Amino acid sequence: MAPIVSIRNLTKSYATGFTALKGVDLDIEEGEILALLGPNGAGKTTMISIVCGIVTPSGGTVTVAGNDVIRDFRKTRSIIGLVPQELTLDAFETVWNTVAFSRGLHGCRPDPALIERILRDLSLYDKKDTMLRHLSGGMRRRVLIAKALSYEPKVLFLDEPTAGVDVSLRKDMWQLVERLRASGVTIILTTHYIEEAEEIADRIGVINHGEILLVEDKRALMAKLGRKQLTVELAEPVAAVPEALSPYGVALRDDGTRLVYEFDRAGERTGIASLLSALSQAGLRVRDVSTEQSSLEDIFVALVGEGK
Ligand SMILES: Nc1ncnc2c1ncn2[C@@H]1O[C@H](COP(=O)(O)OP(=O)(O)OP(=O)(O)O)[C@@H](O)[C@H]1O
Repeated sequence: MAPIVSIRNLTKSYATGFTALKGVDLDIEEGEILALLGPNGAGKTTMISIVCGIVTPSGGTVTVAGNDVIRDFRKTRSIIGLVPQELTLDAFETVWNTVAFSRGLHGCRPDPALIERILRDLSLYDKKDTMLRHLSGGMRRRVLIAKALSYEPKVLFLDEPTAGVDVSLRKDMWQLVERLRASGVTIILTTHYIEEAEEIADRIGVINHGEILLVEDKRALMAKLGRKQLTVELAEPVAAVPEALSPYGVALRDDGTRLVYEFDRAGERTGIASLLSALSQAGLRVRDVSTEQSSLEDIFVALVGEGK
């Protein structure tokens, strides 16, 4: 199936002379959740803004459902929903009107039943007649999402959807994203919360200094780059790693009380069973064994650190 969003050799230099995107290639598949991770200033918002037709690219092409984002702007804009980082709302309008007008602005026929469903899904229905200026920051963020959903986009961009929101709103958002995906919406989100990407994304893209460092299926990425570590706590400390354990490359830590063994998650054989039997053959008594695996955050920090 052709990708729903296709980005080719996309570049952007701002008037200041700063190059925010340096030849980005990215295909986004229909129905997936792609999380874009990158430090501040990496170029995420610039890329999203170009796809949404808000920023003009310096070079390259972007198509959405086969339509060019510049030549077929109206068409692509009607397919895309954008929930921006900044709260751009008219303080004196009510929740209901804000969301219903947004649908009209995108050329869709009024559909009060749909607006009601969206507001209920976002726990905003109670507040439908409230003026936006009387809403909390978290509630206003829900309104931004409701606005973007009001015209039933096929592709939804969420730029830092949960920045500064409380834990319950974050969980609600994740559930909402899950429901939208189930209804066939493609979702691209940027986030600084790596656990958010770990929790909800199908694929992870890492962007730094205007370049995509990688785009990979989340599980494959964790399997490929994630390291697992086994720590063996010894009943009695040892002065050195016994000779019999040298093939395992274990390290001695904490004054000889712990042995640390790193293995590859992707490896079919971890070697743990043979390591433990080698330990007992070497006469070492084990008090406790624990494993830890590197998180997406460790992987991200390692990648972005290398890209500097
Ligand atoms: N209108 C502009 N004029 C000049 N430079 C800009 C403009 N907009 C963005 N930039 C610069 O381009 C770079 C990329 O910014 P962008 O907002 O795309 O990053 P980001 O990855 O979304 O960062 P953040 O995580 O902080 O939102 C930054 O260095 C920013 O200062």
